[in-house]
Amino acid sequence: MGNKVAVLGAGSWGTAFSIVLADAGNDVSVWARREEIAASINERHENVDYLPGIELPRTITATHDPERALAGADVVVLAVPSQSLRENLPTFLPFVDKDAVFVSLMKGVELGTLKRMSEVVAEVGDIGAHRIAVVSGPNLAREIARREPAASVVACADENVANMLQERVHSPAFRPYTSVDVLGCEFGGAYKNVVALCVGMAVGLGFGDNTTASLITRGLAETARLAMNQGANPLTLMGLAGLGDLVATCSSPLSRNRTFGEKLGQGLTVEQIYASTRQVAEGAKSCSSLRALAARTGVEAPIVDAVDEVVQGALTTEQLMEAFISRDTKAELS
Ligand SMILES: NC(=O)c1ccc[n+]([C@@H]2O[C@H](COP(=O)([O-])OP(=O)(O)OC[C@H]3O[C@@H](n4cnc5c(N)ncnc54)[C@H](O)[C@@H]3O)[C@@H](O)[C@H]2O)c1
Ligand SMILES: O=P(O)(O)OC[C@H](O)CO
Repeated sequence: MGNKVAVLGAGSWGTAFSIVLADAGNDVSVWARREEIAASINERHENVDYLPGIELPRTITATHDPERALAGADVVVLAVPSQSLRENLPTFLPFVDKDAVFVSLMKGVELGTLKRMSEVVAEVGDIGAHRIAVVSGPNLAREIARREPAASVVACADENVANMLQERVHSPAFRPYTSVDVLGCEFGGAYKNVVALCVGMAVGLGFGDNTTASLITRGLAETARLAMNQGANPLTLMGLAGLGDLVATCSSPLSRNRTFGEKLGQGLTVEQIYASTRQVAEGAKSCSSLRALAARTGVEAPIVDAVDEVVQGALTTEQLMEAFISRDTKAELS
């Protein structure tokens, strides 16, 4: 095995992360669902649909053929939308080396099963935790693609694998920290998308920084409550994959989740927003799965509940804000 990494998914983050991997010295083979995206990467060294205007390193090649993408790769990076992972894995798995390590970039929780992405990989592929890692942190794709400095977390239950991956993804502009708390990183990544939807709604309604800071802070409390209930290290939620990503996503106009929420706050319907973009806003689906998980485990999750109600059309964004501010008072650290 050499230094080949297969990146499965040629969207914004799959492509931007490929730049990190190439800058870190890896040969990168990207699997694109659409042939024209693979052609654009190979011929123009640009992903014209998802990262227009960004020149890609020549060590990134792309293919529509999963077998070619995966041949000889010892690291397999998964970057498809969370809700499509289960249907995609059987296409990839026959071509994955038996010792290859999977790295999930995805930030969502599966509808119905309520499983995290690493759990879906483990279940569908019958793969041990020592071969499944996640990368998660404040990493907006376009900023990473422009090589703006950023940090992130590489988490794997096996610390040696996390260390190996840290070296493989460490580039001049991308600083990875290791962790063994896969669960905490995954909850941080999935939950912040829902909080960003909520913050976006507040922005769309015309509210300012006091409102958004209040939602971000209570969103972090809510994230930590559910993640700790599931077994996360609370300090993970205070780190890059928790607070760091929450702040980046809730603050940035580049965030698809925040933008989705903002459009809802401005009065657009969910259907209109879906029709206006090809890119995924994971929180619009994961709000339902996180809500169901919180209900199943008896964890109070008012932000996730209310965002899901808005996405389902059962609550307006004005009613969401009213519900947030008029809840029964309580101690902050309860
Ligand atoms: N964009 C970011 O800044 C960023 C950063 C960190 C993590 N992530 C996470 O990475 C994951 C991928 O996000 P992205 O930003 O690349 O999304 P994207 O919407 O930009 O691209 C998604 C890619 O998946 C493909 N796709 C869509 N439906 C598919 C299906 N059913 N089966 C297979 N492929 C399908 C699309 O063609 C596209 O190539 C998400 O979970 C997201 O939360 C994104
Ligand atoms: O554009 P979003 O909202 O999917 O967020 C992108 C990243 O997850 C930020 O770290």
